[in-house]
Amino acid sequence: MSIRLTNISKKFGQFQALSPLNLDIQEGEMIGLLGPSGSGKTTLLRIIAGLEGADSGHIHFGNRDVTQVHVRDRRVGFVFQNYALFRHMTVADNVAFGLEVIPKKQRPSVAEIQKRVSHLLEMVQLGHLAQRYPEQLSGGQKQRIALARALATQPEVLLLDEPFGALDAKVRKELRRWLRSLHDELKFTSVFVTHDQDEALELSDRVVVMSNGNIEQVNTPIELYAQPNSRFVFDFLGNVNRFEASWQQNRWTNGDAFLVPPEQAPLQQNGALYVRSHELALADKPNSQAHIPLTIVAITPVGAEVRVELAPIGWQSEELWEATFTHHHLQELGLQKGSVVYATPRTAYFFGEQGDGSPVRQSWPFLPPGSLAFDI
Ligand SMILES: Nc1ncnc2c1ncn2[C@@H]1O[C@H](COP(=O)(O)OP(=O)(O)OP(=O)(O)O)[C@@H](O)[C@H]1O
Repeated sequence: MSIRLTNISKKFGQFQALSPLNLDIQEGEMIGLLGPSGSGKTTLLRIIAGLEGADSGHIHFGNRDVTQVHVRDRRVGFVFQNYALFRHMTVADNVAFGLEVIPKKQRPSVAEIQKRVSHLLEMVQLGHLAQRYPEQLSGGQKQRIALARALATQPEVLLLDEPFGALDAKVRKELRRWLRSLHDELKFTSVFVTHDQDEALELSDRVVVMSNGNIEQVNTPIELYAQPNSRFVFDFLGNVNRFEASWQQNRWTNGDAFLVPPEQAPLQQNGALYVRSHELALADKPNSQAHIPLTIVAITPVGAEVRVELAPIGWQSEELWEATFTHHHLQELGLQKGSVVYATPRTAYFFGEQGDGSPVRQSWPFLPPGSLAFDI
């Protein structure tokens, strides 16, 4: 089922929780609503569900205008962060609940309900727990039961609000993969809310980035990562170093540090350069393109990579800088806590003071031979 939102807005009292926004979701798509706390994700999800009314605009499910349709007639399944299972009912009864409350005329027979429940429990791989009560389940198991329950009425739209928010990292990851495969198998349309960028990038066909009740950007995870269209999206996706610069003597300057642009013409202005942590080379001396001195303050293994934290020397940055390397590279480089190094970006995104808010990608393809003490 495709979903079309046209000109949807919402105020709570004087507070504009959603500015008028448009969004088209294709049939069978999995959409992640990503944004900081208070950006309007849950409000948008509740409006799609029919749990909240919009102040303006229209919602279509396929060709059907459901703007005025009651939540129970929209045929959507929900999953919330806090499981919301009925404590006094067994797992099987919880899953059957949505079917038991269908008006008698349309309700499947008792035998059919039993068949569907056991099929759903098999699907979520918890058939052996059918007679248990929610308090006898782990968090991950509860959430799978909540999913089975949401799917019992065979909704064409599944809405999930921070479904894995309360679970530990390992279980989260497992459930994400499992939700994605269930989605692909059953081909429903899913919209889920998260403030976790990894979760959004891993699960979604497209990510909707929100801030202050606005949609900032909608794109596939790969495109979103490659082409963030604003400082907000860049900051929110994380792992980025910022060089706030003023244009002086034909280069971007910050205190004692400077960076020479690879192409000068349109960018001779103040602005900010955003450099991802894996796009930084470190050397024991500066070169003609970059003079960005830093002290290594920490070296931390993070899974397959090593994160090097760097403090500026003689220039300003609100946050420490970070560079990432493989373990192998780090060994080759011989970097040590306390050493002074010089950073050179390979790629940076420039947000000019006079620009339209979108970045210009800069690459430094050529570094003079010998300018880097270690090749990366
Ligand atoms: N019923 C309500 N009455 C008044 N204000 C509300 C109501 N519901 C939400 N808001 C406000 O609207 C804004 C958006 O809330 P919403 O829950 O949609 O944000 P969110 O992005 O889902 O945040 P979180 O990640 O913290 O859940 C917030 O500032 C919130 O305080």
